[in-house]
Amino acid sequence: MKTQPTASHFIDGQYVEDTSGEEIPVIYPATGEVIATVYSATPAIVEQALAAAHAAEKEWAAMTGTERGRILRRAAQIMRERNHDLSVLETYDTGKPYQETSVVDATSGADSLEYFGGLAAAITGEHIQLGEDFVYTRREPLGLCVGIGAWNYPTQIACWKGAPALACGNTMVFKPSETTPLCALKVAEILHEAGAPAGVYNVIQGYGPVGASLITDSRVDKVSLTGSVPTGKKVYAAAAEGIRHVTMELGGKSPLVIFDDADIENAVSGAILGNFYSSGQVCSNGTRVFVQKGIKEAFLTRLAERLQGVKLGDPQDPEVNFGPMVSEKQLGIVEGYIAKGIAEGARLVCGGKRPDMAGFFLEPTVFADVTDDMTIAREEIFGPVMSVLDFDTEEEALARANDTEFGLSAGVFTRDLSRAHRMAAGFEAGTCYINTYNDAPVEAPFGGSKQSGVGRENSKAAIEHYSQIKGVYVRTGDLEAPF
Ligand SMILES: NC(=O)c1ccc[n+]([C@@H]2O[C@H](COP(=O)([O-])OP(=O)(O)OC[C@H]3O[C@@H](n4cnc5c(N)ncnc54)[C@H](O)[C@@H]3O)[C@@H](O)[C@H]2O)c1
Ligand SMILES: C[N+](C)(C)CCCC=O
Repeated sequence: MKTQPTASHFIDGQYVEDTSGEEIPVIYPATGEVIATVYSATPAIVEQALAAAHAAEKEWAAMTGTERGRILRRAAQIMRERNHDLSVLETYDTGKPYQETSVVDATSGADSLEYFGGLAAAITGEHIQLGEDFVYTRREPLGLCVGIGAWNYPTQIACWKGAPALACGNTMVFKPSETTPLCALKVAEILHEAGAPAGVYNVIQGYGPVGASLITDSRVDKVSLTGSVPTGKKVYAAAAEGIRHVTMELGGKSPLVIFDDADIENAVSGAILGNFYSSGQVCSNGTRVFVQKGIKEAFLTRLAERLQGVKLGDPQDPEVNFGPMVSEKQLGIVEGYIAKGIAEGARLVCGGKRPDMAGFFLEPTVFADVTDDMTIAREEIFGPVMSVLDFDTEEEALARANDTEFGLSAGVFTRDLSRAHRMAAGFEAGTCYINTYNDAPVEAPFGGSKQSGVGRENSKAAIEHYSQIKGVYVRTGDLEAPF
């Protein structure tokens, strides 16, 4: 497959190149080879993208929701038809196994385009009768939205931001992560092919400073970031300067609580899905696995057995189910945490090493006897490292689960459904799971509380974050005044 894109940026309905920007090498994580080169947006490219998105605002907002929705649904159909090629590209961009990308990434992007395409015509205001008078509300677009993406789900993030933004009548300039710049260009190309007018959805490349330069432009009305908490703090502060709307999809250190009455096979599946999918590079992962003392050793034994099923290798091979870290840098960060876990006294149950192969691979790693104060139990690692902690009572598990500045996700495995719902109500997290983990259907809201985020993606809730209400008071009779 040709991995070098036609050009670095997609602006105003066409590919645009400017090689005077900083070079961004695109590295295939499974081999360490450079598979493409793109160039960071220069100030002239940033200006071109913002001007195009600004100019497209009126025409796009004036279209009916049905017309906008039709375009989004057409784009969804094209994505599904090209799922294989898009999945291969996603695997080159991220290193995630084709076995995953072929069922998750373009598929999830298409779901988003289809869902918000379907909803577009139903984005309406309301009528409020006040005696003879009445108020009606108009749900209006915000205007020009900036999307900034992380590297773990490049297609999904480009769509999860673009689909609701466009459905509401906004335009977008999207900056993917510099680590995975390829997939968002395909999203822009497909939207344009489906009929989105030029300038409605633009993609420009760049490192952090390019993202920062977008946020402070006076034409920008909203910023939606998917990234780490430290970046979120900077972006939120910069957006606040201009009182811009924000959505913040940030990091986590989520708890997964397994009670001794749980179906152990399902609980092990949940822990695997919540720690090792995408080689652990998932924001919502339940990396603090609290297991009730009575079943701790049985859980660890079964987990170790199930991990025998891990198949590392060429991620393009459909039989391979575990890929490399996205980059050498990320590999180094995760190895640093493993060393800290060992140094602080956690018991290494399995993994912890780089296998003898090219690329940025790391074995799935499980630590037991982890305590709440250890670094590996407090900080987001963003790699395949599971920390198993133990507990005695429900009250203790809930208090310890919530003892974190993060609040993205939380999960519980138990056969006692009253307890499951009590736990879900008590978790300080935006997305909770009962007897499952990491499902993220477009129909359900996704996002974090506490430092993990502001706003929600997916579901009808996303409409609230890409539109604003205008109230219009209408008097039907004469108007009295004091003089
Ligand atoms: N909550 C979610 O939905 C979600 C989903 C995926 C990833 N994440 C989080 O993302 C992180 C991993 O991704 P990452 O390493 O790409 O994150 P990151 O914060 O380093 O970068 C995210 C994006 O922000 C840009 N950026 C960096 N500095 C900026 C600045 N000052 N102004 C504007 N933009 C700037 C980067 O270029 C990149 O595109 C993890 O913390 C993970 O939990 C969250
Ligand atoms: C669909 N997942 C796997 C829950 C990923 C959501 C985005 C977080 O990284």
